Amino acid sequence: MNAIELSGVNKTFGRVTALRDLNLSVRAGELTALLGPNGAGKTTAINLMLGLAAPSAGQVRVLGGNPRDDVVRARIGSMPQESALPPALTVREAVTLLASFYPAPLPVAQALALADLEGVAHRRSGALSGGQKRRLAFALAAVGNPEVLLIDEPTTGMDAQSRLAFWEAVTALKAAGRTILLTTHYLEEAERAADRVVVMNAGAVLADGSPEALRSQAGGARVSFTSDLVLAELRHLPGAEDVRVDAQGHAQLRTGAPEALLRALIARDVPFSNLEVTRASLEDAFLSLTAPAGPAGKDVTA
Ligand SMILES: Nc1ncnc2c1ncn2[C@@H]1O[C@H](COP(=O)(O)OP(=O)(O)OP(=O)(O)O)[C@@H](O)[C@H]1O
Repeated sequence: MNAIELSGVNKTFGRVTALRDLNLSVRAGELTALLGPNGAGKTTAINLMLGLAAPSAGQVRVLGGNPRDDVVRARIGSMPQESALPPALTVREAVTLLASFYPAPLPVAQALALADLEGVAHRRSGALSGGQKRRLAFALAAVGNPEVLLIDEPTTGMDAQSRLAFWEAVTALKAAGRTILLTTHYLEEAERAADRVVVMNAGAVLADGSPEALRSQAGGARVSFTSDLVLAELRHLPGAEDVRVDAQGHAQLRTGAPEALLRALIARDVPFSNLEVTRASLEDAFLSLTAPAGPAGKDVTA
């Protein structure tokens, strides 16, 4: 069953088209990472799923209903990019207050533990650090025990330990059957945790699949080595993309066919050293998918 379904969705703000013919379905129980460069339309899509705005055209269904309907909205938890937290309430009071709005909330202690907030439960929200505020926003999103959680850039501003705790909590919520869709600019986190990655650009879906599938679709490998070859020569190696070379002759490039490239390099019979070949990451795939120009346009000499 699909927990979220957007079909043929357009959203315009005056002359700006934020979403154009967006089709996206999220299966129940799945952890989906929505990726895309700034302005791709991720927050706009989430706002439609939250029922905060209506599409200009097309249909948005969450849990089989319209998210602008109160009954549906009560089953969705939201962690926006920036939350207006009640500054005078303590963390525990804020979580308790929000829990009181839901028919079957999590116990407050459980929501505090989930967001790793027990140590600051007595502190006023207004006195929290940036990362602690993000953790409180997460507790507020989860305390209603929602079936669907929509989370916009959760780990921005969190330190390494809070990030780990956040991903553990999200993984536990997924194991408990929740559907989770989140946006992030931390691709290595998405790569580790998400079942599925959806890459958006200019208001539409550009790629959609498991992190592994996207890596191999756009992927290949990163190759680096030191030689006397100059940028133009490096760019002529077969399949070379995103070529960079520094003043010491250390070259880095991406290729879909590392074997062919290495054969050509060896055939040139120039000395080279420091050879490294690593598998392309989700970040490489993302950069290759969302690059504004062709691969040649991205070559640089550092
Ligand atoms: N209320 C609004 N009025 C006018 N334009 C808007 C509004 N909301 C969003 N936009 C525009 O729609 C486009 C998509 O914005 P959106 O915030 O959805 O992108 P995003 O992918 O979430 O970006 P980011 O990664 O920077 O958060 C942008 O061009 C943005 O300027």
